[in-house]
Amino acid sequence: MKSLSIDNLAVTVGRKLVLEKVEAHFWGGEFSAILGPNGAGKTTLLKAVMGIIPSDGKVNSSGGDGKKLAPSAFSYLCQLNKSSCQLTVFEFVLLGFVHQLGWNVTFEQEQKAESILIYLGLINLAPRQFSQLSGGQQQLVSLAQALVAEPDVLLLDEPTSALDLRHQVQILDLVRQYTRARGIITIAVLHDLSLAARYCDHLLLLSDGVVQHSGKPQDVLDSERLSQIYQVQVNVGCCVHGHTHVTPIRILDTD
Ligand SMILES: Nc1ncnc2c1ncn2[C@@H]1O[C@H](COP(=O)(O)OP(=O)(O)OP(=O)(O)O)[C@@H](O)[C@H]1O
Repeated sequence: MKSLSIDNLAVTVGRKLVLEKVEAHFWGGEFSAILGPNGAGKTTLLKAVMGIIPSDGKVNSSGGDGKKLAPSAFSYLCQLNKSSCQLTVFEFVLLGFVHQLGWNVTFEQEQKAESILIYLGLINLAPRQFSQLSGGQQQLVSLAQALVAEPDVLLLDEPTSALDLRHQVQILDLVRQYTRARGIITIAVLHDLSLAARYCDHLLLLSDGVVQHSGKPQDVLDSERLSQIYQVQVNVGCCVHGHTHVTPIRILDTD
């Protein structure tokens, strides 16, 4: 089974310690979420795992055959920034092969780009200019780019932040199915605690650069813990379908 382990990870930006003593383990076939308030260090953690910012400590990965995963096995969808990139949607998705692209795009790469656009229900957008898409459409196409090279580790930073309710459900469903079917490791930063509980197998709750708790959604999403971390009184309940949901009640006085 594929695995990813983070041991005693720390990140310092300038003179600020942004992440400290992070320990976490992720397994193939599991969809995990990183949760926490703004500025907690969630994006920094994804970037450290991706190796695009320096960190202390260890990030070890295994492809299940005992071999360490190559950098090309990792795919990272960054937070949405509306882009004016002058490419068609199809060309933008092909950029997901950045580790493999030569002077000529292969027929197989084109077929994979077409397949992933069909899988995500985006094939009608293929000839459009990426810059002319709405924010939500750009986010969906960026997910296609992250998936096209069939990563073993998929890191998604707020992948549903610009999506309407239907697309949030569609994408989280697809990502969970894809993760399980291919046995890959998927880690997403999410702000919606109820959606994280609904779709994820494992949650990691960060606050002030420190892991406060990790485990199954029903264990991590404790009302007292969430109230303390977010400074919001919350009610954690279970709906008739058996899913944990978190309802905010009121902001707590910080005095
Ligand atoms: N390049 C940088 N220079 C200075 N400080 C930085 C830099 N990058 C991140 N930080 C700081 O590190 C902390 C964690 O930032 P990070 O982006 O990881 O938070 P986050 O949990 O992803 O927040 P959000 O939910 O708002 O996206 C913040 O205090 C932020 O200001």
